[in-house]
Amino acid sequence: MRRLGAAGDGVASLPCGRPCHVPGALPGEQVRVRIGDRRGDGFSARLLAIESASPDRVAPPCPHAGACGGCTLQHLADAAYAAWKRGLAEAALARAGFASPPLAPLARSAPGTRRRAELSLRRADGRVIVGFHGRASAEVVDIPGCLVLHPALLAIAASLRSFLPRLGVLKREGKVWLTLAAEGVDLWLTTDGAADAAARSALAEFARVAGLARLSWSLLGHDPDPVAVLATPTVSFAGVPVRLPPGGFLQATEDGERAIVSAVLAALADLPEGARVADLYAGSGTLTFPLARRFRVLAVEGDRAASAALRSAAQAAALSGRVVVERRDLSLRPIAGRELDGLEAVVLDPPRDGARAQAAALAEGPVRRVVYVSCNPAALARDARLLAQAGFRLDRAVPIDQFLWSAHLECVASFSR
Ligand SMILES: C[S@@+](CC[C@H](N)C(=O)[O-])C[C@H]1O[C@@H](n2cnc3c(N)ncnc32)[C@H](O)[C@@H]1O
Repeated sequence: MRRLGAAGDGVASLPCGRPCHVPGALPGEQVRVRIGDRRGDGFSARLLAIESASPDRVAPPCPHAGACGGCTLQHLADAAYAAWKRGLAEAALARAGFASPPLAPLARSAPGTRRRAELSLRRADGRVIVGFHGRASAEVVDIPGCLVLHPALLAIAASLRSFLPRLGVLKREGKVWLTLAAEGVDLWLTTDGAADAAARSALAEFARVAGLARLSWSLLGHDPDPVAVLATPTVSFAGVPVRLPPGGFLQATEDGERAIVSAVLAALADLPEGARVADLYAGSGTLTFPLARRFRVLAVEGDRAASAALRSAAQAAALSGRVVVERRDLSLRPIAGRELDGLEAVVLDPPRDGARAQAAALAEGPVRRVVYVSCNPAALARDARLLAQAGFRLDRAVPIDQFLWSAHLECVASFSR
C-alpha cells in the first residue's frame, strides 16, 4: 500500500495504474484483497489478509472496530494517526494554492467526549439496534461499547435499547439525535410510524425515567415536536446562555469548540475594539458571542430555529446593540457587494458542502480578513482556491480533530490581503 487516502483507506496502485482503495490497510503493508466496485477513477477492494504488517498497526481499542463505520482508523498508531490527520489539512490547503501552509499542531479531543451524535435505529428480531451504519453499508451496527461518545449519551442509548422494542411507532427504522446540554441530554427521535396520544405519553414517561432534559419526536423527514420538556436545554457561549432548538447544531466536543473559538479569536486579535465583523453560518452563536466581547457582530444563519435562538439569547443578554442577527440562505444570497463595505473581517463556518457562493463573493469584495472554519477539507480546498486567486495569503491554519479515529477534520484557516 502506498498511502492513506482522504477517507482513511489504504491506497495502492494497480498494474493498470489506477488507484485501489482498501479499507483497513495501511501504507507500507503487503495485503491480499478482492477487487470490488469502481470507486472514483479506480476501484475499491476488500482486505482478505495482511501478508506483512506496518509497524504502525495496532490492535483497535473498540470492540466494534471493523463492523461500525463510525471510526475507520483505530488500527493506526496514535502518532501516525495524528500526522495523517494534520496532513489532510496541509494537502487541502496546498490544493488551494497555499504550498507549505503555516499549520499549527493538531488540536485533539479525548475519547468519551463526543457530546452530540446521530444514531440510527433498526427493528430486528424483536429488538431495536441503536448504533451507527457499517462502513458504506445500510446495515446498522449496535455500539454499546463505543469509545468516542460521552458516557451520558451511551447511557441514553442503552435506555433506548430497552424502551424502543415496546414503541409501536418505530415500525422498522428511525433516527435519534442526542445532544448533551447543561441540563442533561436533549433527544430528538424520528420514526417511520405516527405517534398517537398513547405513544406520546409513553415517550414522555421514558423522558422522565431516563432523566432527559427534553424529548422531541417527529415522523421521519419532519421537524421535531417537543413531547416532554423537563428542563429547557441550554448551552453557554462566552457566558451567554442559548436555548438550544431540538436537533440544533453544536460543535461535537467541548475541546473542539474551545479550539475553534480560540483559533478564530487569535486570528482577529489585532483588530480594534468595536470593529464590525460578520459571523456567517452562525448556528446558535458558538462564535457570535465570543466575537461580541470585542466586536460588533453581524450574525447570519439560514436555519429558522437556530437564528431565533441566537436572536433571543442576544436580546436576553442585552447584546442587541452589538449583535445583529439575520436569517438568510447564504448559498442563494451570499453577503456580497456593498453589504461587505465596512466589515473588518468575515468569519464563515459552513456545513460540509462548503460555501462556494459566499467564498466567490468574498474573493470579489473589499474585505481584507477572512477566517474560514471548515469541517470538510475537500470543500476548504475548493473555496480557499477562490481566495488564493483573489490575492489572499494564508496566515495560519489550525487543524482540529473532533471526530477521533474518523476521516473528518475541522480546520480554522485565517486569510488576509
Ligand atoms: C457547521 S455549522 C456552524 C454553526 C456555528 N458556527 C457553530 O459553530 O456552532 C453550519 C451552520 O450553517 C447553517 N447553514 C447551512 N446551510 C446554510 C445556508 N445555505 N445559509 C445559511 N446558513 C446555512 C446551518 O444551519 C448551521 O447552523
